[in-house]
Amino acid sequence: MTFCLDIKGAGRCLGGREILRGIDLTLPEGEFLVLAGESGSGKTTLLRLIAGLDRADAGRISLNGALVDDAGRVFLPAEQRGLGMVFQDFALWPHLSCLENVTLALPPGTPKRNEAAMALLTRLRVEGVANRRPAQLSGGQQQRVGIARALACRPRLLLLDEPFSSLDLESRELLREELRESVREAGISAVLVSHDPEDCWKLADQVAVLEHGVIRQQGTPMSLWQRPSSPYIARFTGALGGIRVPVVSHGEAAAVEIGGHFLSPPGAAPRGEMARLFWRGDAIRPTPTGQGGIAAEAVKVSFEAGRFHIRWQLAGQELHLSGYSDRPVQPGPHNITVDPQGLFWFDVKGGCSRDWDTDSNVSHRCGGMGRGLHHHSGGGAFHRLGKGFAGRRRGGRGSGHPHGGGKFSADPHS
Ligand SMILES: Nc1ncnc2c1ncn2[C@@H]1O[C@H](COP(=O)(O)OP(=O)(O)OP(=O)(O)O)[C@@H](O)[C@H]1O
Repeated sequence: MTFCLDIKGAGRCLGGREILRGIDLTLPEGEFLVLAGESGSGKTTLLRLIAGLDRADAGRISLNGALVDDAGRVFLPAEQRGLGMVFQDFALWPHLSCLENVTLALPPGTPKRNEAAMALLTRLRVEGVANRRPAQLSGGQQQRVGIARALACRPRLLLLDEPFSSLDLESRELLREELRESVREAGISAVLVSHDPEDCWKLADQVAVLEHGVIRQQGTPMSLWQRPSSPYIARFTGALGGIRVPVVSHGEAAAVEIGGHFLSPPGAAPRGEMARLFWRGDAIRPTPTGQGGIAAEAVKVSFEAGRFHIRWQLAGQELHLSGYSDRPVQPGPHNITVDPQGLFWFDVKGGCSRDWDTDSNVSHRCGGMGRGLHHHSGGGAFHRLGKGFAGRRRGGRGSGHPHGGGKFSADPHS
């Protein structure tokens, strides 16, 4: 398979801190990759390495089979990489019209340059402002012209850094569609940096999620939704919860106890006495007949975009859960079902979500030699991540699990 982008072991230190480490990322030709991750996770830094606006300290980067950066000997600068870029700091030429901005980007020798540029502006629905200067356009129009200009140089790979961030919801939706269609028609690949889950659902063939400078998970949007590998990714893909629950033994399996039912979420069990539990909103529902299931009281019911969001207080258990219902639910006692397939659990300390991982802001010092790292905290995120992965590979349910009687802790988000 030909990869338009192939990154192996890339790392980057900035200001004495290791911002990216061990980045492995491949993108097949013609695919759209959304690079997601919370603020400060290193998305822009990685995009700048791909673009050739910055150099890697470790690893190798190849574009369309050609090595462009090997953290030493080889470095092809941005202008020689043949990429299309829509970066916030790559503004349009202010003294030129939109048409001239796009015409200038066309490869030398392009016949009928004005017509070719006009066709791109029409594709992005900004042909009506072709003769205006950028300052006379709205933010959304400028972004459209920026994308037209990036496509004009006929790149095989288009790089975009949060191109929709300044747009309102409707313009964002429209431009997403235009971008997706333009990229597909041109038959090129794209890498788009975002922390908006909508970009993942609506644009991505592949999603790579950065957490604290490492790629935590890469896959199709559906695979991330089905099996998020961290609390951040669970939340990013729309899971509810994030509460701490005790892990208990149930026969051979490790489980969580919900209303007297022992439920084992898919995947390896967390290693500690407590787990961080998330769930899909559809996994927790009132029982269809009102009979059976788990006794719970609906303590808050709110209407949310065509369905009802319900906060449940379990009878006799200090536990709040929340879920959805298609039909209205009266506050008060009910019975609910919980589908274990819609639950996800994680190590309490192994995840990297800023919301609840109190020691996730441990910084990494750059080592003086290549990729050698000196972590000034033995309990730092690097060690926890490493242990987390190893634990998941090794750990089966009930494998030496210290099952304990910790307490549930309420989560303001659930
Ligand atoms: N030139 C620099 N010198 C020192 N630190 C830097 C430099 N550039 C970025 N950083 C740091 O690197 C980390 C990652 O920054 P980056 O801009 O790549 O994150 P990001 O995921 O794109 O964030 P956001 O979503 O907020 O744009 C941040 O902690 C940032 O402060």
